[in-house]
Amino acid sequence: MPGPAAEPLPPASGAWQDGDPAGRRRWVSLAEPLALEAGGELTGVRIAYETWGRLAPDASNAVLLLHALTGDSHAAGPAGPGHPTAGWWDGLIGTGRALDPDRWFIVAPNVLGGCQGSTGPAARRPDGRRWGSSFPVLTQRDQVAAEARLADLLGIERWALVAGGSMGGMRALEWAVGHPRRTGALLVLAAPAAATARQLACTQVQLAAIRADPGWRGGDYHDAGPGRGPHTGLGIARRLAHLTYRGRAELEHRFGRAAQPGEDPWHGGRRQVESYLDHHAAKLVRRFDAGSYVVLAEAMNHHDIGRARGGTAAALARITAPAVIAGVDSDELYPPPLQARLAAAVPGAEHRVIASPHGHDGFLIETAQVSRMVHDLLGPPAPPTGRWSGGG
Ligand SMILES: CC(=O)SCCNC(=O)CCNC(=O)[C@H](O)C(C)(C)COP(=O)(O)OP(=O)(O)OC[C@H]1O[C@@H](n2cnc3c(N)ncnc32)[C@H](O)[C@@H]1OP(=O)(O)O
Ligand SMILES: N[C@@H](CCO)C(=O)O
Repeated sequence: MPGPAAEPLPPASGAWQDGDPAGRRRWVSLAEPLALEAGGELTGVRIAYETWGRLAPDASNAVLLLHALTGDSHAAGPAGPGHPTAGWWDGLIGTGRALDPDRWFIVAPNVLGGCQGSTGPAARRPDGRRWGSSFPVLTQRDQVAAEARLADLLGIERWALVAGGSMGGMRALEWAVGHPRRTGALLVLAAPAAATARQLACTQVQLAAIRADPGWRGGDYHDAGPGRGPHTGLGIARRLAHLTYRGRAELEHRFGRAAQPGEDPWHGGRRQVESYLDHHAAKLVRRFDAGSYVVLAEAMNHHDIGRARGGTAAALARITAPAVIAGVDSDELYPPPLQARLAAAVPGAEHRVIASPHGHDGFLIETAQVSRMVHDLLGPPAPPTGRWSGGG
């Protein structure tokens, strides 16, 4: 029997999405430099975003959705040109769904430091060269500061809801603490108040894999030519990360020790779970930039809601928004006790647990349960009016 079938390498050295042939994504450029928490400033910042629905004349119906580590602005809609994956919260957004564009103006930015249209290491600096290794250290607060500028430019003073999971949940928390008057309601999923030792440890192994790849070239690989980026390192990083995103029992139940059909593990072939991880690694390598992966993972490592705010409890006490803070019962990366402690420190917050066999990724998969949380914060979806055509 044959060994593993190779999945193709990405066409370019950094999977950077600079355009949007489908025409959904828009951009804003920040006129003023962004002062950074770690020092210095970032000039020429561009933030990509997508929207669904129409902004009300009084701007009272705006909802901000914040993606996780390898997400992007494409929160809803099919995959297609410029959109390598289908919408990550498709089940929540649409006519009759919890976030109905007939009623809500939904905004999903690509995070600062990302690679799907916003300024990140693969983007060009004002002098025309790629940022690469010269891209500065970012924190979640810097990313939220850029999102606040986007809100200003869109004419949104206060979000009816700020919601996100994992890295998106960290930024949602930063919004509620740093901009309490601009955060009307808060939904934080599968995220901690501060980076955990397990997160730091898992990330260290992932980033070591990327940096050990000769294709990394110290972070300045973007112009090295097609197929010459640190694809092997990024793929190994994704395999390890994906293991932390899925449930232990789920993997056992789905794959056990079974051989991948058509392959013989006794003669160089793979077992199903190995093939599954290879597939997720290859998919990420085709759509994501390793430089962004490093910058965003390090920003998550710097996450600490209490930093320079008198500690975690003092920071969380600043939150005025009605809040739901939920974890996934099978999440081994950020287990529910972390969210229980977080919710206990947020005035009036409710702690919930999403029931799912899927582990950390449950916040993306269990959209029916997440929808109920959105209902509880925003009210049920209005009866369909047919006003929203799906066009934006
Ligand atoms: C908030 C954010 O924006 S985060 C960004 C979200 N998106 C991502 O993370 C993209 C990566 N994808 C994922 O992590 C997950 O697919 C999720 C969370 C989006 C969805 O999870 P699930 O629906 O449970 O997908 P699952 O983990 O089972 O993977 C399905 C894929 O594995 C493939 N697969 C399953 N078994 C095998 C196997 N034995 N060998 C090879 N591939 C396999 C399937 O064919 C499918 O491929 P496809 O995605 O190319 O269609
Ligand atoms: N699968 C998600 C989970 C990370 O929290 C991602 O890749 O962004």
